[in-house]
Amino acid sequence: METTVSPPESTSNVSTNVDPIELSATNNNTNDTTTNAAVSYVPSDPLETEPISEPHEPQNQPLPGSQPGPSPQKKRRRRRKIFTDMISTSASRLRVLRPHPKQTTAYSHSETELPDSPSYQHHRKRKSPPDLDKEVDIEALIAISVGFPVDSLTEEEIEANVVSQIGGVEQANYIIVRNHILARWRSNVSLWLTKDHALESIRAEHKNLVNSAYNFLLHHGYINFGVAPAIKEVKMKPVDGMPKGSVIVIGAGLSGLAAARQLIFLGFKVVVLEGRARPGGRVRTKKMTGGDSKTLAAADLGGSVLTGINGNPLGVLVRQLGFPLHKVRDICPLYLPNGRMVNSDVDSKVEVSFNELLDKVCKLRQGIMEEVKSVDVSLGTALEAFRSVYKVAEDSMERMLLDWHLANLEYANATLMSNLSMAFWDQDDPYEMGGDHCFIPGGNERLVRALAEDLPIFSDRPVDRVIYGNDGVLVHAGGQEYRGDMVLCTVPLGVLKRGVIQFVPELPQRKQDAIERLGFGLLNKVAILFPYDFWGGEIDTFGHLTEEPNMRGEFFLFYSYSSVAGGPLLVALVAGEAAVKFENMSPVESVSRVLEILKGIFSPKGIAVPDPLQAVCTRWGQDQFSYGSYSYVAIGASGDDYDILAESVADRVFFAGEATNKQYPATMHGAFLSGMREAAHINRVVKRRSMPSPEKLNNINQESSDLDILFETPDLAFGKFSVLYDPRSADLESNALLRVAFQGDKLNSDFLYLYGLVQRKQVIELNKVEEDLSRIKMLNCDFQVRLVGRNDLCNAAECIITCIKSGRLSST
Ligand SMILES: Cc1cc2nc3c(=O)[nH]c(=O)nc-3n(C[C@H](O)[C@H](O)[C@H](O)COP(=O)(O)OP(=O)(O)OC[C@H]3O[C@@H](n4cnc5c(N)ncnc54)[C@H](O)[C@@H]3O)c2cc1C
Repeated sequence: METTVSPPESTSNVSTNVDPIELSATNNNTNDTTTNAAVSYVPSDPLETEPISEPHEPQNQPLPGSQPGPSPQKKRRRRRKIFTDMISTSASRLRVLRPHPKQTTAYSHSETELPDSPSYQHHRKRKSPPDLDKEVDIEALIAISVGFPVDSLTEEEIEANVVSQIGGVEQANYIIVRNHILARWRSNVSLWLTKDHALESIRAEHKNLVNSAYNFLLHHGYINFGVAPAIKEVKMKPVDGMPKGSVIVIGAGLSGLAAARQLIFLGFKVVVLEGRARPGGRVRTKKMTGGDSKTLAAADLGGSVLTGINGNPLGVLVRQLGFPLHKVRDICPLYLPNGRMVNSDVDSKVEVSFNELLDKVCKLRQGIMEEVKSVDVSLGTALEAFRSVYKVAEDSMERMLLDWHLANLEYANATLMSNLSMAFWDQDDPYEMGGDHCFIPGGNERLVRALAEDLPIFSDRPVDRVIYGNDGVLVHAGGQEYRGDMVLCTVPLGVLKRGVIQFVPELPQRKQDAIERLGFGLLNKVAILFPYDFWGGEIDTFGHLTEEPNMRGEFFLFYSYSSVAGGPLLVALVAGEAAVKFENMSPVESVSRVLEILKGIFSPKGIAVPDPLQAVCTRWGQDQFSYGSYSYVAIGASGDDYDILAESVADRVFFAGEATNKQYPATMHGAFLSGMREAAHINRVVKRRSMPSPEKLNNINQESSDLDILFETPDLAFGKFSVLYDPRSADLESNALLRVAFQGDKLNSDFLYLYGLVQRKQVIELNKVEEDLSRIKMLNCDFQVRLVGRNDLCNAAECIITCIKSGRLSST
């Protein structure tokens, strides 16, 4: 996934770290850091455990003389949620909270700031009855920032039966109570909020609502989550009594880690199988160093910006860990190819035109979608059509600026404009997290380390097969088998698209179609450590324009990490078509192009660009545990596809990960939230499953034991396969009932049986094949037979069972 360039003192050293293979190239030419590289492979992707120096958090100051310029944070367009407009006043008139006679605990929130904003302070404030309406409003704001609708329930809440009747007074009161509990915990996320704490400020007659809201928020990971010592102490404690079941989590990215922690808290036995040698997945902080080891910097090669801090669960973790946050400043000077800064009037004019073009596309699609539901074209086509009709950006300077904005959009979506769905590319815009965009000094892997601590993670376990049925799941990874009750698959969409994991039975067609429809795109980075900061550490971003439209995404944006990385680090982004080409470009050439651009910008100002100490180039498209960077809505796809990806299969196979989160796709917080969502989902399914009628339970046991007895004397057995022929016919085309026994060596040692209906002649073919694995492939690929659990057998199979039973009965 990565490539490194690192010249120690007199020698330049270029290397490419491919995750998990690190490719490094060393150049012994003292003057030229980026040519004549000798390439060597160092197989490692170590989990960096050394402490990263805690960087100083500077005051945000604008660069003297720099222009504000466009803000290129991972935002598609400038659109802000206006929370106050969204608050229902009728709900806030209801009185559920009682005035606090005295503030008995540390929980209280500021009335003017959301508790997740970096500047939020924990205030202790006494509330008087007239303050209550205001308090209810503020708590509603906090709930909205976390993703709750203002005066209705979420689907999760409805499924969890939080109120006895949807709509009405009970629901309105519940919402106030829920918001209150949420806000109370968010005001001090380092403490475990107990139900008693929650009850303190709610009128006694609403105790049942407190129960309902508290349990919902706790089990769905909205309160008492994270890594504060007080939270960890309660959450990672082994549960008393029998575990609720066992869950195999595939992938130790943010979604897998969040889910695993929450599942353990909910009482499940968990193992995490991770293909790489480290946790974190697409969050990867590379510690970079100069040859003298004195200059160090932490470079985020994957997810880097917390896009919107209000309500962001990762912001909660940051607060719990006591890390500072660095707000990404809204200043982004843009430079022309000749190094001159773009004129601010032209800059503003093109930015306005760009946003107007997007608005025109929005209006157009509203019209089209109302008329013809299924029409979709690429966003690129639509924008270009409007651009030429309205004659926007016709001269070369304006065209370059417009291309820069398009490159920024291609960065946000990790794909070319020509791939994006005009109809749904921005379907997640309404949910965008509010608040500042921030960096975590020292890199995001600090969060990963805290989340991964104490979890049962098995590294270097690439999963290649998941077998599931009524009796559980069997997961093959790194030559070993793991048996569990359920599996949670969090691998990236790129991995699902490649079919790296074989699901037996195959995933439903509906899910396979969604996997195909949704896009999984590319964004690459070049991180360069310099001996000193020559660009001026007072800005966080600057942009670079190019004359070649096809290459508009090549190093179009530089992030300065001097304030947060611990050393003078620049990261250049490669988006759109350039990101695809970049995958096959030599790292030496890439770095030399970046240096050329930097020299073009800074040399005319009399600033010399020093030789880099080290550089790293990413190759996310070639990374076998990702095959790309993040998801996007491709032409023909829609937000619904994220929901379909999130659907579980047979209540055994569950899915999390950024590409399963319709509201917050392509983000770190989206991944985290999807893990929490699935932990709650699995808990719900198990609760439901553990409540079947005793009568039904008896029948199931009876049925499976009947079948076990029949298979004690099969008509044919080979490997793990046993067969019962239909006694009514000896024809080669007649049916037979096949049973395949799977046994895992982890978690449990019992067999998992799956069944299928095959023809006698197919049984003969299967018997000729040498190994069970090849037989399963033959079943799936050649015979298109889906193996199922006992309860999913079709009528024809049940008929055979009945016939065999009655035949055997009459012969005794
Ligand atoms: C270059 C880049 C820049 C980004 N910038 C931002 C940003 O600024 N802000 C932001 O919020 N988000 C950003 N993102 C997106 C964010 O990083 C991801 O959305 C998030 O980290 C995904 O987490 P996840 O748990 O869904 O998947 P992952 O982190 O990919 O976790 C999945 C895990 O599954 C493992 N795995 C894969 N295949 C197998 C297998 N066969 N067997 C076992 N394990 C397997 C992987 O190794 C991985 O650890 C960026 C991503 C990239 C690549």
